[in-house]
Amino acid sequence: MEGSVAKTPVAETPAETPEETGVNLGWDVKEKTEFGTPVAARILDGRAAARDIKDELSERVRLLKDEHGITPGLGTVLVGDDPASHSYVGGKHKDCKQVGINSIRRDLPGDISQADLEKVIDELNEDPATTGYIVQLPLPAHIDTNAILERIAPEKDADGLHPVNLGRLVLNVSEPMTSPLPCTPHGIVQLLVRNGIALTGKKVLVVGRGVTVGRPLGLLLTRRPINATVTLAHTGTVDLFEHLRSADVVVAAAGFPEMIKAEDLKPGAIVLDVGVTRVTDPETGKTTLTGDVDPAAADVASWISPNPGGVGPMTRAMLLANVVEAAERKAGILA
Ligand SMILES: Nc1nc(=O)c2c([nH]1)NC[C@@H]1CN(c3ccc(C(=O)N[C@@H](CCC(=O)O)C(=O)O)cc3)C=[N+]21
Repeated sequence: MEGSVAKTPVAETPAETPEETGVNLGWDVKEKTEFGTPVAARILDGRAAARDIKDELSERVRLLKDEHGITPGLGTVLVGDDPASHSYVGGKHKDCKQVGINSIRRDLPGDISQADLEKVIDELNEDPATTGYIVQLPLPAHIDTNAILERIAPEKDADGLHPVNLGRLVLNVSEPMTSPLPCTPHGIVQLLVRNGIALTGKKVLVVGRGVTVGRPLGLLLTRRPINATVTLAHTGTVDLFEHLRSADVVVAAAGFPEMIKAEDLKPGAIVLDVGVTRVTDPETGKTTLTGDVDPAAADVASWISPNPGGVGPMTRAMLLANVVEAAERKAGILA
């Protein structure tokens, strides 16, 4: 898979059966579970897959430097002093260092005006050292977020959330890859592919229609050759638990802590836990990160992504991939 991150994100979907892939896909586990033998789910280890992707990206960054004299740079725009946003942005810069990407960091006051923030966007659009950048979300309420996201130069959109890039996802413009994919959906696909899991013909339930995860994930999973059949559930869905019971794959991206329980799932289901909520214990005052899936779901699922340690690290890895690809595209070396 060397050098293949995001260039051919879907072409590597493996063959369907364990015989063909040498990888057990877990469908036999389903039967075992139905016959009453408890089987612990296998772990979709996002830290391990992200480490592999970063190794591949380091090599591509080395080639860009040695053969093209280009060092990719990732910019982050952070408005205000939300501790969670600060910690995420800090993590992104640490990731950059690991793979040899330069960091450009713009930390701005929480009361910045729309016009001043737009000025920063215009500067980054012009800055040749910034290959790609993100505006950390959410922005303060007085800022028009969509106007900011639309102002980002599409070729510098490291999140893959610019309307032009989301439009290309809808239009299936992918051969050759001309635009970045949204990081979390692409990270989910990579996490499955790298564990030998194919989705062709599978019933996937995506819970949550957010713009960063649920909505674009549905679009990505239904494209050829991933070929999943996707149901997108949201707060207006009335029979969520019926949908959960019949889904082969559940992607929980709703942001309600532990809303999905073991008994809600079809035995042998593949479960991706994307939601992250900071939950404070009223007695101890201690804050922990809690996913959308009750950890006991691991007793019923065939595969489960832990939270933390699952989709989060993959999101970060795909952000780096988008920056490296933007640099390769600019250098004319991305096929
Ligand atoms: N423009 C923009 N792009 C984003 O991609 C974006 C954003 N805004 N705003 C906030 C959300 C959230 N998000 C996460 C990414 C990685 C982890 C992650 O790596 N989490 C670790 C744990 C980290 C910890 O312990 O704090 C894990 O799951 O193992 C978490 C959350 C990206 N977001």
